[in-house]
Amino acid sequence: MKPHYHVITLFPEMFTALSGFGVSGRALRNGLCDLKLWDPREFTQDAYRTVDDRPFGGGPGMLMLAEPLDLALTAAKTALRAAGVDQSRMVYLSPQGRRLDHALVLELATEPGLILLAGRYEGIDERVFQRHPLEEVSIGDYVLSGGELPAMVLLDSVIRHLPGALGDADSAKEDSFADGLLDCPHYTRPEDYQGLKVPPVLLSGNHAAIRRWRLKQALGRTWQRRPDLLQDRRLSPEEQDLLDEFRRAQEA
Ligand SMILES: Nc1nonc1C(=O)NCc1ccc(Cl)cc1
Repeated sequence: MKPHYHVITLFPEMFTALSGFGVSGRALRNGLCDLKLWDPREFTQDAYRTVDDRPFGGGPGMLMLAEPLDLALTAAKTALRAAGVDQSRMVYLSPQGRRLDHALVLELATEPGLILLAGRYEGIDERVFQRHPLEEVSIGDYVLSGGELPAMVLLDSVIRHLPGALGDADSAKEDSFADGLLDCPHYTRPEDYQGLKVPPVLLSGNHAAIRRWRLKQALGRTWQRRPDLLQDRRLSPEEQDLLDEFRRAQEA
């Protein structure tokens, strides 16, 4: 059952960045999932197709009107029900949301349908949240000009976990956050680039030694750059030994 992704956005053309390229483009082209964009402007009833207005109580900028968003969200829900998807998670992208992380990506990748609301301007009328069970999700603590790029970030990371999306399934498993560690260094040809060599173990053909080297590097990097990730991750005896080796080499 392929998942159906619906996005409410004033700038549907932006989503060619997701649908037109790479893993996500191929997944959509191959029908692993589908993507439908809903423009709130299509749900306006005035001659000027108004989607925004000034905030009550004053203040700078404009807000998105409730009605076009409410109608677009309802249309997306109706389309999903027609496709046999009764319960879809509804997500509003905003800096006020739950931080998107590997765990949430994995959760969302199991959903048969997602409805994403990408806002623009200074925000949306609060009553949209009273009419739809929207979960707020943030891709990080910074302010962007709209929810479209965050929506594409979320969908790109989710699509990579759909069966068949990645040619060599292992690369998803190898994804650093899959095993709770940062990624190891990577090398390809030439063996000598501007006098800079490739670690000999990677040329040795000794796959056990290569696996250990990569694991040691991933553990060492995680310890150096993201020690917080090691708080949540138990280390096997082998991993603890490799990290100790890495740290001893750092202190030498
Ligand atoms: N950081 C983030 N993580 O998710 N979203 C963001 C973000 O900055 N959105 C900008 C934004 C969101 C809603 C509206 Cl109405 C306008 C602009």
